[in-house]
Amino acid sequence: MNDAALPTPGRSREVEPHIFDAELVDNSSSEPQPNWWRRFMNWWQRSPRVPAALKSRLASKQAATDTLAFVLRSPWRFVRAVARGLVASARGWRRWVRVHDYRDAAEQSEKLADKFIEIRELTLFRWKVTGVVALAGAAAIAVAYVVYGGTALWIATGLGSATLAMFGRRKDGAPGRKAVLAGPRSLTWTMDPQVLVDAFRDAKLIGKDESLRLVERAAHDGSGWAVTIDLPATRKAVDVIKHREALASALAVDELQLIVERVRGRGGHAGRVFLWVADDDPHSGPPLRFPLLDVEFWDAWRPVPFGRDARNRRIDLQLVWTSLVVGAIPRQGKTCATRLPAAGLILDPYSQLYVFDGKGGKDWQAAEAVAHRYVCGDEQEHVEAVRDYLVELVAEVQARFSRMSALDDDICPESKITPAISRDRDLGMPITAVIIDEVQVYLENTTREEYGGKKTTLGAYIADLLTYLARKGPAVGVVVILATQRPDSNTIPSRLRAVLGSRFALRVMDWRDSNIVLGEQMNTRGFDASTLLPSHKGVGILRPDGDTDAGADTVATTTRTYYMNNAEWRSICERGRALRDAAGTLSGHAAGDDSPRAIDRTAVVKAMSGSSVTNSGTPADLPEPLASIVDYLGDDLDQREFVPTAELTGALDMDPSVFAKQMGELECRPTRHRVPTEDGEVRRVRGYFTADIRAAIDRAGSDEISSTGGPEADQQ
Ligand SMILES: Nc1ncnc2c1ncn2[C@@H]1O[C@H](COP(=O)(O)OP(=O)(O)OP(=O)(O)O)[C@@H](O)[C@H]1O
Repeated sequence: MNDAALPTPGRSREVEPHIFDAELVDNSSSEPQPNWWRRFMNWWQRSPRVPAALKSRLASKQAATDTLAFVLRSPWRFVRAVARGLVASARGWRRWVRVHDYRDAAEQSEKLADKFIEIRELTLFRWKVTGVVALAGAAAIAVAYVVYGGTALWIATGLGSATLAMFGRRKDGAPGRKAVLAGPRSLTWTMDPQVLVDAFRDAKLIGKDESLRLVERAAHDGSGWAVTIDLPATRKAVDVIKHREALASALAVDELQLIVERVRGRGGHAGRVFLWVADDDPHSGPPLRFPLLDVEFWDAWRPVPFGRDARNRRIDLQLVWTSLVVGAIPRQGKTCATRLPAAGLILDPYSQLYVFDGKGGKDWQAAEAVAHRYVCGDEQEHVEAVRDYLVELVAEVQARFSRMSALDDDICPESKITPAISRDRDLGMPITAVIIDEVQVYLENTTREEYGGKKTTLGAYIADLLTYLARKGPAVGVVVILATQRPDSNTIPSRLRAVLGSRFALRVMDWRDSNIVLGEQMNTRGFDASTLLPSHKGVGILRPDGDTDAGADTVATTTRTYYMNNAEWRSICERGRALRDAAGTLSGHAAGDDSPRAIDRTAVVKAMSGSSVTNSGTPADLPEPLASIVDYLGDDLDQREFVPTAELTGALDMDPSVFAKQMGELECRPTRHRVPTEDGEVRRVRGYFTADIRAAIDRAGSDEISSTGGPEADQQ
């Protein structure tokens, strides 16, 4: 067992050094300090009168580096300022001598012809003045040269160039002084922070009069350049993350090369941004070897290595307590990505696998050797087998809940599965994963059947079963992993999507599909899987369940998944089988036993009625967002009178305008109604009467209104 050799999961550990390096304060000391000294240090650190450079050794070092850089750069900056001053004064003189201001004013009042003679006279006069001044200046210099010699010339040149440099100095927020066709901008910002400031201005992330504060100078870090900056007050790091593309354009790099993170925790704040720019395409190069190929055994409770981000940091994926959906257009690496978490579960002999492959190829064939339930194919019999096994699992989830409620507090402290429970074979609650590749094959089956007294399609029923498992299953150790090449709302209804915790979007067709996998409005937050390159196989945007270490604003990470070829995948499955043989946990299909388990079907119907639309007295194929509303409200649909719009859009993670439009199409209009607030007052808010929602459901049931489900349903 050499899993210990793997680097421990810890994305934050690789980020934090930047944060702490940036935090210039180090007042920790093991020696007890006298009180007056601590008070003095406290004052010193906090006083605005003490320059920041004197507050810590690191800050002083940085100030010294800055000063040295300034001194070394100043001759070149002076020459450039003189050149700019020369150009600016020549332009200014030209405008003056040609009486531009007067000419423009006359032109604007359409009196140019009347003023022509006046303008001409003034032009001649100004030429004369120029001539006189030039002659007088030349004469003065000549006299000074005769009287004082060459020194006078040097003094005159010095004064002249200083004046020109003053005139041509780069003023903050004066972009007009830049050359129209500048050279390539990439990486110049690492040398000259002003270029970085300009890029932020060009990307409209700061105003013309605003600037940035360098917390940590640009330094080469890994295979790219890193810099930490503070935005001006009131500007937010999250906006920089949102407009990463504009910033990448301003810095002249591909957006895949630019990583923007908000610095969190100690030393971080809402306006502190960490930027990292890769030297080259960070997602090219040979495929990344899957670390689990070198381990004998894996604990399903440990996050599984999933891939690496642009900075080559390992990205792990937590499996227990959550579920995963992988969406992509064909041939982008969906199956390969789905096999990674599957491998983590296969290498844990105490976990149980339900593997269903809608494609029917040999991608998942090797998993037959370890799977408790295995279905491969898209025929009607396969869809029915998947349904039966899912029903079996729903019954199993219920049985686990009731068995768990009978357990001692010592064994089961929180009515949730624990590692010890999952490995105790007497309790019979192993971590159970349902892995379905090309899940759309099963969800799109249109055979109409009756379930729990209601007519519905087989696909909708499977969606309900999966929704139940993804929602209730995690607490008792059920993990749902779905992969689809059609991530539209017809295929994966929102009620199912809403309960799938982790999302991974490889390249998709457009931002709508990307949002369907990653969540509403993720494109506006800077995450759009349609912008990934076709050549980047296995590269996708991972939005893990819960917050990442980088904080809630860094909701997703572009990740290149590890790669496993077929032979390696087979070797993992063979190892999984050997481990199960040794542990005596081989069961079901892998042990040659495909006989269905006896289940209590009425209990399944009852369980589903609490959570799905199928059996709750409402039609299973309700259009969105009605189905999701029914799913969200449950019994409240009958018990409450009124639901505020904000509550519904929040719960459904929907854009309010799209929600209003879709509800309008279902003939459900919002009204203003008085509702009591938490502080005891009564406020008038917009929302829907549940009676109207119920009426829309009835109309949908009698097919009066057409389904709005479809890709448009998820558009913004
Ligand atoms: N992480 C990766 N690194 C490098 N190459 C990869 C990676 N993942 C997938 N690929 C390449 O992409 C190809 C397609 O992968 P895969 O079969 O997983 O795609 P898919 O999306 O499941 O396709 P389909 O939709 O046809 O099932 C693979 O043959 C492999 O060469």
